[in-house]
Amino acid sequence: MKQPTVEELLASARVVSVPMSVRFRELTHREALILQGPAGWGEFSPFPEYDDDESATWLRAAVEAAWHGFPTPVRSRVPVNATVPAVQASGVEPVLARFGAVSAVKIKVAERGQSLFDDVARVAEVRRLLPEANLRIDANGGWSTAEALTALESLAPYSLEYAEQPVMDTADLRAVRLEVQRRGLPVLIAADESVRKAEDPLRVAREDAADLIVVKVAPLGGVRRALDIVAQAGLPAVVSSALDTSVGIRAGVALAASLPELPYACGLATLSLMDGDVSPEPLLPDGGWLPVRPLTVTEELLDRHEAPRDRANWWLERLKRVSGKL
Ligand SMILES: O=C(O)CCC(=O)C1=CC=C[C@@H](O)[C@@H]1C(=O)O
Ligand SMILES: [Mg+2]
Repeated sequence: MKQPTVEELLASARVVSVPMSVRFRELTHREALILQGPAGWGEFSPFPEYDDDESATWLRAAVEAAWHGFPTPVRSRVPVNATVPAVQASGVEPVLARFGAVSAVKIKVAERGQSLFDDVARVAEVRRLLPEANLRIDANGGWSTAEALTALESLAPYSLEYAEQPVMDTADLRAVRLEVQRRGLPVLIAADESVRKAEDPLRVAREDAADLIVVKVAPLGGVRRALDIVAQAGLPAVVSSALDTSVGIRAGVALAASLPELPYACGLATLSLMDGDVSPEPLLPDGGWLPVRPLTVTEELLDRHEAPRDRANWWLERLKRVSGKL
């Protein structure tokens, strides 16, 4: 596919800083560079600490969205989960209220500075509020193998659908999965960082390290590349966001809408954790679903959320450097 030149990328680039309503990943604002090309809008928003090599896949995804467009969808809406950051148990209800009705909830656990007691209390509170929902946890690799097994034993009474990246290392993930099976714990193991941050996103599947994979468009380099990884992995996939504006969420919806099978609700409702967007019709969940529809972005909203000058310059320099790696 033909790639835009750096001049073409810079021509439409706008940098925004959107306030978070609930702190997530230590972030109070989410910065993103928004681009417009012949096929629509694209988002380039690797987290600030990512290096240029890791950021290149994010730019490929933005170029796909804005210059090439998305594959033909096979469904017209996608189910989504609520996402509960590592808040105190008392803070769970107001967070859930932001998402409206949902059939699944993903709960962050293993946050630095917190204990298993905090995690159990948070999961118990979600279960108390939503007795029927499918619950998943995401440790972002924050546990050791032993800690993960202790935690999964302690959380078993709350009926978890799956545990996302309980440990960081892929070999450890496999060990946790095997031990969970040996102990008969009723929880599946999902890989996220082991897919999106790995040199080889298929290693997890080849080594039987997970029961399912989490796929995110930007870190994997676009909808088509993510579809290809899912097909080659041969494992069920959960589509999730990278905490994007509606532009990035639209790409996640495109992926979820094009997968031949979509057995799990997607982690694409994260705009509910933000206080603003670049679209006047943000892709927010309605009754636990997101529609597959075109997206409008307005100058007015790009202006309203315009990033401070120094941050905008930082992003434009990053875009120039990373475009050399496409
Ligand atoms: O999957 C979800 O419910 C929401 C998205 C989400 O959790 C994440 C988005 C962006 C960065 C990550 O720290 C995080 C994740 O680990 O899955
Ligand atoms: Mg994750």
